[in-house]
Amino acid sequence: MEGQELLHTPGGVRDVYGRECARKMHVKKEVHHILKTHGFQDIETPAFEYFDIFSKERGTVQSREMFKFFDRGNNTLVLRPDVTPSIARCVAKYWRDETMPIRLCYTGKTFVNTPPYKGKLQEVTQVGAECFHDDTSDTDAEMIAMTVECLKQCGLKEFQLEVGHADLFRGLVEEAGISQSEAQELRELIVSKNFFGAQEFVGRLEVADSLKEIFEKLPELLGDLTECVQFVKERTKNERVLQALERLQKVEEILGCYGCLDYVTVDFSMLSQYSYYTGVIFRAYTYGNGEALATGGRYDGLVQQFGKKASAIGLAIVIDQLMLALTRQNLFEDTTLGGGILLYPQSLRKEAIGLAQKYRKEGRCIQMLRKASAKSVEEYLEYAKRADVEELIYLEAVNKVETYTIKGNK
Ligand SMILES: N[C@@H](Cc1c[nH]c[nH+]1)C(=O)O
Repeated sequence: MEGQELLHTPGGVRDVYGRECARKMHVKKEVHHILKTHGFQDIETPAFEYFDIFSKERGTVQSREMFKFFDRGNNTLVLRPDVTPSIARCVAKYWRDETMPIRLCYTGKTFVNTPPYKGKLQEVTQVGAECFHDDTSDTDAEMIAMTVECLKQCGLKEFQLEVGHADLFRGLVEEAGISQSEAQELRELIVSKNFFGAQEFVGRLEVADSLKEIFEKLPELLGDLTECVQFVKERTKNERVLQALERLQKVEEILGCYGCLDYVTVDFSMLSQYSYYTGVIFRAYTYGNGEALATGGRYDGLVQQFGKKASAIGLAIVIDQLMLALTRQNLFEDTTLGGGILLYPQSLRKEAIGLAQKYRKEGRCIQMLRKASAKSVEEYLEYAKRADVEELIYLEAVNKVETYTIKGNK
């Protein structure tokens, strides 16, 4: 590759720079702040791990959607497609004997090798939180409320958090007694929102009419939890399903205490994206974005796969999707990149350095710039505008400073 060719990035990844990058850093900081205020401690895990951490049994992304490569010893490595299994691994390793709650949060990239025609980002920044050893409905609700708070903190106003339960579909399939492959087929129809296809499929099965009614009604079982629960309860005795319903009702009651019910809707047709989910699951959406801005759920069986029994629930805010939403909905303030340029002639270098140090101590961001005698101040003002700073401070003579405020360009 040479010349112009070298300027391209592969499909699915992109450069983020300038004001967009400043905004992204800000959004990450705001989300992280909310997690910290809820008692989550930072953790960092590697960007790549052994394939086994994410293999099929863990129930995360499918193998063909992972970026795989080999180390010198010929072990298969993968760029992490998901952070949750890595955190579960850490809990099993570093908190082996702890039985009380562990709260961890992280910021990192995940890599998913989706087919290019889908036009999806293959490298995504997530800020997430995971809570272990707390299987209460209080924590289910807290994670949902915290997701709402993260999105609000970043300035998003209109969004909905859809809440479901992994055991609804599992319990219904269990009761229907259908084969794994049939269940998978039905799952795919529902995931792709092909409810007509799903109805047809269920119609052909030899299962009780009441169960067929539930499957048929699935796309409409959203919004009013009490009504949805009643409809399902009248048609099944499956213990898994009944317990899931009870849990959702509890969680809704607690969400009322957080005062965030306006942002929450139940959706019984919501299926767990990853098979490690065992309980409450949720995803946040806003208008104009097809993809979820946040995802999360309870996964009480995953840590055990790494050798320690621990309940767990977590969430991830998908920063790139949140950025897209905030941009499309025009919710970023008209800001500059910030900071200032201190322009000085060579003869005043010493004074300029002293001045810059003083400003920085005061918390200001100062870029030093020695003035070329052939260049006019106007040229530097033009540059300051391009560089998107807030001010140009010109040290004209000893103790003589002229400050120009730079108007932000959108
Ligand atoms: N790791 C999940 C989100 C999550 C965090 N904890 C539990 N679920 C995801 O990437 O979709």
